[in-house]
Amino acid sequence: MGEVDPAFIQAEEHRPSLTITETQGIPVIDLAPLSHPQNKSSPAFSQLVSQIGDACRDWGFFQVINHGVPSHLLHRLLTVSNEFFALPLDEKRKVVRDQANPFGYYDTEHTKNVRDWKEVFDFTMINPVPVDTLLGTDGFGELKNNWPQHPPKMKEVCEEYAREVERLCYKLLEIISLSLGLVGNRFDEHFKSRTNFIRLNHYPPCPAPELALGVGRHKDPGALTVLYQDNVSGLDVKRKTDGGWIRVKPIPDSFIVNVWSNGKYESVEHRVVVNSERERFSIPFFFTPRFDVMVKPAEELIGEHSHAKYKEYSWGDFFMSRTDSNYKKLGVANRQISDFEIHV
Ligand SMILES: O=C(O)CCC(=O)C(=O)O
Ligand SMILES: [Fe+2]
Repeated sequence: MGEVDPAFIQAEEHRPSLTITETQGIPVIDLAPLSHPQNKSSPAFSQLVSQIGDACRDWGFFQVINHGVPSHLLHRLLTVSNEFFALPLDEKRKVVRDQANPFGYYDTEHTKNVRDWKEVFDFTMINPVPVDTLLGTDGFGELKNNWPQHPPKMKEVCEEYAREVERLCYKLLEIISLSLGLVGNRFDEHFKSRTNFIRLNHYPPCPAPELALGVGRHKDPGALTVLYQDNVSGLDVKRKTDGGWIRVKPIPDSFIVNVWSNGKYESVEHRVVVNSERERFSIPFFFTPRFDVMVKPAEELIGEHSHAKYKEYSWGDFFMSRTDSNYKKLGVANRQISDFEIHV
């Protein structure tokens, strides 16, 4: 096992193959038609709706280009992320996230009880989060961002980035609603209080990349994840057709989008593979509802041939319990969407 702590070692069946070939497999979608909102009745717009619908159904993942988020902002964000993670550990620990407040720096995250080879910095858009909107989460303190002093521009750049990506999320949400045959603004009100959270991920080089993972296999919890990654590959996505892992080839300045809706558009399992030479940075934006929203399928999607596949749950409760490190101490995996599945 060499220098790697056993806490990081994956069970044999979950270890990555390091020889997997990079593939452009997941669909690449050009969002240029969205930069002209007056053209919503144009053939290009309808084509975009059906392309995104197909990608959600067949893959659950797609990459977007011409998304409107300025590339200079993406580069500034990568720079501050790089500078922050390069600080000495005791500096980073000054803004450490804890059980009462899940925002800040963290380097001991576990996925399904195995430690991830990564360090993260989490922040949210609404600051502080109104605790009275948290159902069933007594005992948590005020939830607010924990900004470091260095790099000095980190807060400003992160906040600007979050606003830009949120705008993109609303556009994607509209298209996804349309592709489900619903009205474009069907879900907007559920997202109004901006509990979205954004994570800076840093995967240092790993001496045993065949044994550990940057993030173990998981599905994202939010409605949408918009992920930015640098040019070092590592994201593996599970192909729906045969369950095989495919490595996503980074496209400069693009985003990867991951969607979830009552199993029709499934949040597909993915993981992150690390390597022994190069560090890797990625930045997922988790587009999430208000904490008091009860998550359940839109009534319009439920009918004789399509029953609800999940029991309803409160987003706030789900979010806080997923970040609760007690799961690790209790030796059970943290909460997953599948816990709410209805088996018929
Ligand atoms: O680093 C990546 O490419 C993906 C990270 C991820 O899946 C996550 O943070 O949920
Ligand atoms: Fe993820």
